[in-house]
Amino acid sequence: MKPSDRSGSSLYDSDVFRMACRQFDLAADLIDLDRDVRERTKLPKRCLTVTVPVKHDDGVVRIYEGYRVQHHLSLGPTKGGIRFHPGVTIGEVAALAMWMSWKCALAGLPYGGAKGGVAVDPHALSRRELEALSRRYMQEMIPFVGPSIDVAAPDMGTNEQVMAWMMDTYSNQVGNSVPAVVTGKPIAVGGSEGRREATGHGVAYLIKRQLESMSLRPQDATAVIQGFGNVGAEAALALRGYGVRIVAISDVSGGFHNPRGIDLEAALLHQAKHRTLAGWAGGDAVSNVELLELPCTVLVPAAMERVITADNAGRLRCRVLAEAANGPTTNDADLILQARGDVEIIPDILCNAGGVVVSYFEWVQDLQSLFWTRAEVLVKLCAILDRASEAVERQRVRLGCPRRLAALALGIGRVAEAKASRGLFP
Ligand SMILES: NC(=O)C1=CN([C@@H]2O[C@H](COP(=O)(O)OP(=O)(O)OC[C@H]3O[C@@H](n4cnc5c(N)ncnc54)[C@H](OP(=O)(O)O)[C@@H]3O)[C@@H](O)[C@H]2O)C=CC1
Ligand SMILES: O=C(O)CCC(=O)C(=O)O
Repeated sequence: MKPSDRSGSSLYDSDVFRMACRQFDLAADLIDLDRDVRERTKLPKRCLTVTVPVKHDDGVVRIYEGYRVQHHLSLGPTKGGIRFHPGVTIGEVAALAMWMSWKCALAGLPYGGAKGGVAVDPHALSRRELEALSRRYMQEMIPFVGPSIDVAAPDMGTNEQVMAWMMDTYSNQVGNSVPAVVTGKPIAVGGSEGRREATGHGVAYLIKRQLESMSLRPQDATAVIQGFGNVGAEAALALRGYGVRIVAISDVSGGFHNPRGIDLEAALLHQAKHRTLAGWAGGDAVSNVELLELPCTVLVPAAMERVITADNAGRLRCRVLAEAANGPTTNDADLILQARGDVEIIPDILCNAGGVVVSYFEWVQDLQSLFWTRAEVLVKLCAILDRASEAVERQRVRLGCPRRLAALALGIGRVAEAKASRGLFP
């Protein structure tokens, strides 16, 4: 029995992991990936589970479960964000690590994929508790991470401050500052210009390219954005910079629709004051489910996985689906959208690659202690996104397949080629 045939394993209990495996299988079939290399390329190399005790402000010690999955080590250190969210499971983290592998390979970065997470609601923690959790998670990871082993970054529920605490914890342990152990840090401790906005900026840039290829002017386009965190808010600002009208936004509490255009500054101010969009009055209230079906030129899911499903795929009213989130579209929804043929998908591993690309720049800058300007970062970012995007279009034509499969085929093919070149059997 192949490992991937096992049922009952905690990885396979996860819908998200099974979805990532299904995507892999489809792309591997398309490029006729050799059987010998197929399973090794698909399955994660290392899955680590740790318990993270945190003494809360009320004096009670609570234990959280944390994970890190390092998907493959064939191209360099592993790379990927750390998520703090109550729904995190080892299966979800493994799926996200797989997608990181294909994303890094597609962008031509010398990394394998990784992802980490803790099953916790970070909004329910005080700042002191959040610091304790971040430091203890990194403490547990110290034997398994490092600038040439595994390099973390922010994802949902984590931010620059969390990265700074983690970098400090690692550095204290080894006895000197090691900025390159994480990316997405504050600039004051070796972060890169442009990293905070990189993912959203990349999303907006690729949307602009897509609109141009459809002969649509950004000024005539509207966008609906689910998730108003790092990625969603930065994508909204960058899209507006290109002239796109943002007509709806949301966070976990729900969304707001305003066909005349959302006042992004007012939304950001409200969010900064209240931590949430709840209670804002900048549009008609809509649920996160309704938001996805609003009429718009571009729909940008920028929050959770599996929000475009067989239930709503037939009712989307967008011309472009720009997957800023990882894994927002289920396998069944993909088939429905493919059959419809009227929605252009910018697949996640391309659409949100801007974040890891600038993380790579940050890591390179930290290793050489030589820092670039924001303009240099953004020019290099766009060059990589152009290259990846053009490669996907060529692959799509060559294989005669949807854009997602073309992107996956490129990423998976490059990882498999590296594995085969290094030799299959030790
Ligand atoms: N940060 C990065 O550089 C990268 C992130 N990504 C992906 O982008 C997505 C967003 O990440 P990021 O912006 O960093 O995360 P953040 O934590 O900064 O923001 C997440 C946003 O999504 C909202 N949200 C959470 N759950 C739901 C839900 N069920 N329905 C609707 N909205 C929800 C949050 O609301 P609230 O704050 O109220 O909880 C928040 O507005 C994730 O899929 C992540 O993996 C991909 C590449 C890089
Ligand atoms: O910046 C990074 O290293 C990873 C970002 C990330 O987690 C992602 O692309 O999903």
